[in-house]
Amino acid sequence: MSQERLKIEVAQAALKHVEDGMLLGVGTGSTVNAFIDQLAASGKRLEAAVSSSEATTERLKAIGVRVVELNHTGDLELYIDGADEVDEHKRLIKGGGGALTREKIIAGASRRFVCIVDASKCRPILGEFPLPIEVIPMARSFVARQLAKLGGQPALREGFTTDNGNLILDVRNLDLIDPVAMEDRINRIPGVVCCGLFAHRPADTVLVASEDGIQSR
Ligand SMILES: O=C(CO)[C@H](O)[C@H](O)COP(=O)(O)O
Repeated sequence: MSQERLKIEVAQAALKHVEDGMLLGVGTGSTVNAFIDQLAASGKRLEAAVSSSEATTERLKAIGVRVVELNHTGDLELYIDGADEVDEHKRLIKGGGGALTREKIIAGASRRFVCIVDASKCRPILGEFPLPIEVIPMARSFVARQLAKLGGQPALREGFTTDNGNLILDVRNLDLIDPVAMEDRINRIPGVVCCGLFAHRPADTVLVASEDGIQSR
């Protein structure tokens, strides 16, 4: 089965968690795009959605979903998003699409986070995928030097600016055996807006699509 097909399968599985009238948090990326397509096809009617990126907002509006600001809602019942890597403890690397900061905020504001991935994203230990870190532009070089001291090899994501007007450093080679500790260390560097490790706030449920069907973890 193609990866595209697996994304559609896991998007359909996620729909079982979505109820009519819900206020839903929606992530960013190709798996979430498949989810938005499936949501449109399902005929389910949300009360509204809180979106993690301009790209997702555009897609949600195109299928007739009202998009509201997180500042105008309380906590959300459910957040649906993809990930770049997932470990056995439902900890994640996110930010391949550069939307990690808004994604982490919405995940934090949601009672349940259902993460949707295909099996290629599952890892025993996080870290094969370079860790995205959003940084304030004037702090770029300083943050990169601090990340090098932590053992990482940061690379600027060329030609990319986040929806918040910041930059992304993609960091290879960090030791992520203890992702909670590394998330703390990175968060303490001045100039870091957000680190793509979701270890303090892992997913509550991970739906994994493979040739064998959907596994719920
Ligand atoms: O964190 C993300 C965007 O910032 C995405 O969830 C992550 O990059 C996975 O994307 P895709 O579903 O396209 O593989």
